[in-house]
Amino acid sequence: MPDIKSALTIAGTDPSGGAGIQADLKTFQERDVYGMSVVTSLVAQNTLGVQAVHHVPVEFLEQQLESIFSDITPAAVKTGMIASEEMMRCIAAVLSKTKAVYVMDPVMYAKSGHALMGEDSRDALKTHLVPLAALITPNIPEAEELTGIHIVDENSMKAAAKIIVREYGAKAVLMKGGHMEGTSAADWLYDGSSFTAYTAERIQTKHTHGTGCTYSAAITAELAKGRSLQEAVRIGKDFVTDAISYSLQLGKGNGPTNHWGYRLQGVPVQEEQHDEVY
Ligand SMILES: Nc1ncnc2c1ncn2[C@@H]1O[C@H](COP(=O)(O)OP(=O)(O)OP(=O)(O)O)[C@@H](O)[C@H]1O
Ligand SMILES: Cc1ncc(CO)c(N)n1
Repeated sequence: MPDIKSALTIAGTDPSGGAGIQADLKTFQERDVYGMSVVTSLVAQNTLGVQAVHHVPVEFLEQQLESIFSDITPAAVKTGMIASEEMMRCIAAVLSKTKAVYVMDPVMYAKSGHALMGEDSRDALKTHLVPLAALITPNIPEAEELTGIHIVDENSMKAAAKIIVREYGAKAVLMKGGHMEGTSAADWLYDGSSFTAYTAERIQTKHTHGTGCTYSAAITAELAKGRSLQEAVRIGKDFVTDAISYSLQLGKGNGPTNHWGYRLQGVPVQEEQHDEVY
């Protein structure tokens, strides 16, 4: 029998299958990790945007977490959409007691701009969950909201990264550059001592629904398998780049990433990628 590792996602749903829990579980499976899920909020959404949100009662969130952790110790856990401070406290109470590696995707908005986290919960995220994270993966708007820094270039990305690690207590941060201008999609990993760049050519497509979820889920899966942070991010970056290059024109809006399509037909779009250590 192969040694199969398990990973848990704690997040909101996407019935159209491109983001949230659904994207996480597909990614875990693609990365050969056994996937489990705890739902925080049911989100009626599709490629056009978010139509409605129904939050799970905190008592039921607690029961789902109890079902997992009273029985199973996942090798790694990721969190995505967590709408309220109450939910954050409940999740932090559980994660502070587990040995699982914890990756936080600090989801605040859907691609359409719809808020997925209450504005009054940002401080709670920093207080209760960020210090527990082995890695936090903000996009540019999320890093701006967390730090108050206006991010316009590599220097400001790095300044925000330092605040998140040194002041808020995350072990490492991956600043995602998908929202920056330019011909490359460059992300910066900061582990408290050095920066590593993960770059790929920017793919000209509007079908990028769920890129952030897919990326952090792939990293979580690799950490579950025991890879180092640097290796996990490198594999995650290649995975999400290939998934974007095979993204689907599904629905009327921004279609989803599609790593499965890449695996069925694909050749790597990125023959050569470089990590630079600073
Ligand atoms: N057009 C693109 N071509 C190549 N890589 C991209 C493109 N857009 C985003 N990326 C990469 O995809 C990954 C996810 O980054 P992004 O900043 O888009 O996350 P996100 O905003 O959290 O995603 P979402 O909220 O839609 O799930 C990063 O590695 C980023 O560099
Ligand atoms: C549930 C959920 N989590 C995250 C995102 C961000 O892509 C989304 N659209 N929906």
